[in-house]
Order: sequence, then structure tokens, then C-alpha cells
Amino acid sequence: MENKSTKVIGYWLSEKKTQKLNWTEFNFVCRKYGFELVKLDLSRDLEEQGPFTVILHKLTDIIALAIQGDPEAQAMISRVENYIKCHPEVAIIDPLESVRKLLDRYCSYSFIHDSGLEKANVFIPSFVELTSNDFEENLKTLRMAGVNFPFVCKPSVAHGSSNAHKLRMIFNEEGVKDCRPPCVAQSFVNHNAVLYKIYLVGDEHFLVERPSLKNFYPSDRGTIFFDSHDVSKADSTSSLSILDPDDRELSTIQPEASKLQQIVRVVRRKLGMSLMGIDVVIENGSGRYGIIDINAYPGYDGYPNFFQSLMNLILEMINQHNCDLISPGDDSGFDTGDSSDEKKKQSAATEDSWFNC
Ligand SMILES: Nc1ncnc2c1ncn2[C@@H]1O[C@H](COP(=O)(O)OP(=O)(O)OP(=O)(O)O)[C@@H](O)[C@H]1O
Ligand SMILES: O=P(O)(O)O[C@H]1[C@H](O)[C@@H](O)[C@H](OP(=O)(O)O)[C@@H](OP(=O)(O)O)[C@H]1O
Ligand SMILES: [Mg+2]
Repeated sequence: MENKSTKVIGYWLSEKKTQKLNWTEFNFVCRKYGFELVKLDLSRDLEEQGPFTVILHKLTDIIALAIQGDPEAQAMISRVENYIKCHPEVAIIDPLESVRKLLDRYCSYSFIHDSGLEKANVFIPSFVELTSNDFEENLKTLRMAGVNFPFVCKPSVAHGSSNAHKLRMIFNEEGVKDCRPPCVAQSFVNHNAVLYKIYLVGDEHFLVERPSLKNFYPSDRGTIFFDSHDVSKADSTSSLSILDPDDRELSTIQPEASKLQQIVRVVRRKLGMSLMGIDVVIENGSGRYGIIDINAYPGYDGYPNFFQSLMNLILEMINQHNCDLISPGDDSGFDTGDSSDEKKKQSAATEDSWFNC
């Protein structure tokens, strides 16, 4: 551990996120480890703000705006990308191309769907993207993809505005007119209103249990419009989470640590990201593990000693990045299985990103 501030963490988080995480506390941890913490000013060239040892960010909202054509957001993202391109010596948490994938629900589901997790009793509930406003065409698309009633209709863009979290439960063909393309329709999996959030910080993960939607069955009822943030936060008390009397007798299956470990390993390898939240439900009856959402740099509410874990990750990333720079392609002396192969994960993510989505 050094006392002198020689290493710089350049970071960008929204004001809301810094307040939520109580970010000033992280300053103390940084100082203890000899790091200076500098917030990136995305309205200016980053060259004059550096040099940085590592860049840590949650740029989801700005990337989403840039994709939608906002010129200011595009300029900000270009500044970050140019800096990264000109400074291969700087470690990045997390690669922007992986974050882009998570911004698109269809893309992230497809990506994990093709990961081989099915063999381990883990699945992505059947899903399809709806891009048309034509009712008949949408019915056909849903049928062809095997999306059953009831299904959840989610905006295709997963972050970036409050609209991203306005979801709909569709119970029958009549309800399909309530879908607002572009959106992803995903078969609803009954899971006794228990959601498991796996929070990842590099190789560490921690599981928290959250309220979730109650069991639903096909019916002639009208569409339910809801905001995901009202349902599955730690303090949510939505009436949509209260099990019907007949369902209270159903047994709830507890998650197995080894299964969660497997999910973490595969998703991490596929996406090449270190800061993620994976939302899992366990299907009533079958006991299959359904991945229903993956979030970039989530809230980590309930994660013990998050800032120390974040610092451990930063140290590991810098170390690994330096090793990769010295001997690219040869990490034999440092590889400890899944745990330290960051460079490979990042380049796998880069290669896959342009081909799979
Ligand atoms: N396929 C599904 N089967 C069962 N429940 C689901 C499914 N998809 C979503 N849900 C329910 O809806 C909630 C919100 O869904 P989802 O996580 O996809 O939305 P989100 O806006 O991305 O949420 P977050 O705030 O976690 O990012 C989940 O917590 C869960 O209760
Ligand atoms: O920690 P959990 O409960 O998983 O919640 C996260 C949500 O799942 C994300 O959707 C939030 O991200 P956005 O607000 O960027 O969409 C994310 O927002 P944040 O960046 O403000 O923390 C979290 O609220
Ligand atoms: Mg989400």
C-alpha cells in the first residue's frame, strides 16, 4: 500500500448515482490505497484531465442518448472512446461495447441464450423483439418465437430513461395491442414472487433476495401497466407482489450456491464485464433458473463492504492489464482460472459484440 497519490482513478457516474452510493466514502478508501479520485468532465477533451491509471464509469444513460442521436451525448462518448483508443495502458471498468449490449434487452437476452447455460438448467424465458405496429404480424411473431401468455412486455432500451422501466403484463391476444414497439416480449415465469439479484464485483458476487411479481396465469383480464422500480426494490410493497391465497401453499425453491456460481462465471465470460447485476427467478415446479434481466453497474444495495470490493477489483484490473501489456496473449503465469483472465474476456466481448447483435 502506498501513501503518495501517484495513481489516478478517472470516474464518471451521474449525480444521482454518486449520492445513492455515498461516493465520498470511496474517497477515503482510495486515499488509503494511494489513489486520487478524479471525476471526468465529459464536456472537455480528456487528454488534459489525465493521465489516468484506470477509468471507472456508469455511462449507460449517456450511451443510450448517443444511440438515439443526441449530438451532445455523442460528443461525450467520442471523447471517452478516443481517450481509451489513444491510451491502451489505461484499464477500463467496463468495456463500452459490453455496456452497449446490455442497453438492448433483445441483444443481451440473445447473447446469454447462446451461452450453453441451458445444459445447467438455466434459461432465458422465451423472448422476441416486436418492431411492428401491426397487430396480426405481432401475434404471428409471438407465436413463432414460442412466447406464451401471460408475457411481460419490456421497452427494448433497458436503461437511459424512466421509460425503460415501464413494463406491461399481457394476458391474452387482445392485450397485444398494448405493446409499444420497439419492445421485447418475454414469457412470464411463475416464481412465487421471489427475485434473486446476483451482484457481481469482479470475481466476487453476493446474492440478495427481493420482492417480485406474484404468479400469473393466462386469463381474459386487461393489461397491467407497472414500473419495475415499484416492484423489485428492497423496500417495494407493491400489491402485484402479494401471492393469491391458492399460491401461498406452493413451495419456494432456494437457490444453490454452485448454480449461482455457474451463472456468474458464464455471464461474466460472455460479456467481459466486472460490475453487473443478474436478476434470476426460480421457476415453480421445474426448479429451472430463469435469467430475466442483466444490469450494468447496479445499485449494490445490501452488498457488504462494496467499496472495499470495488478497490480490490481496481487493483486486480490494473495488475492484470499491466501483465497483458507486457506479454500480450501470454497470461500463463497469472491465470488462476476464470478469475484473472480479464484481457481475454474483454477481447472476447469486443469480437462477439459486432457479430452477435
Ligand atoms: N420473464 C419474467 N418472468 C417473471 N417475472 C418477470 C419476468 N420479467 C420481468 N419480471 C418481473 O418484472 C420485474 C422487472 O423486470 P425487469 O428486471 O426485466 O425490468 P427492469 O426495468 O430491467 O428492472 P431493473 O430495475 O432491475 O433494471 C422483475 O423484477 C420481475 O418481478
Ligand atoms: O440495484 P438494482 O436493484 O438491481 O437496481 C438497479 C436497476 O436494476 C437499474 O435498472 C438501475 O439502472 P438505471 O437507472 O440506469 O436504469 C440502477 O440504477 P442506479 O444506477 O441509479 O443505481 C439500479 O437502480
Ligand atoms: Mg434492468
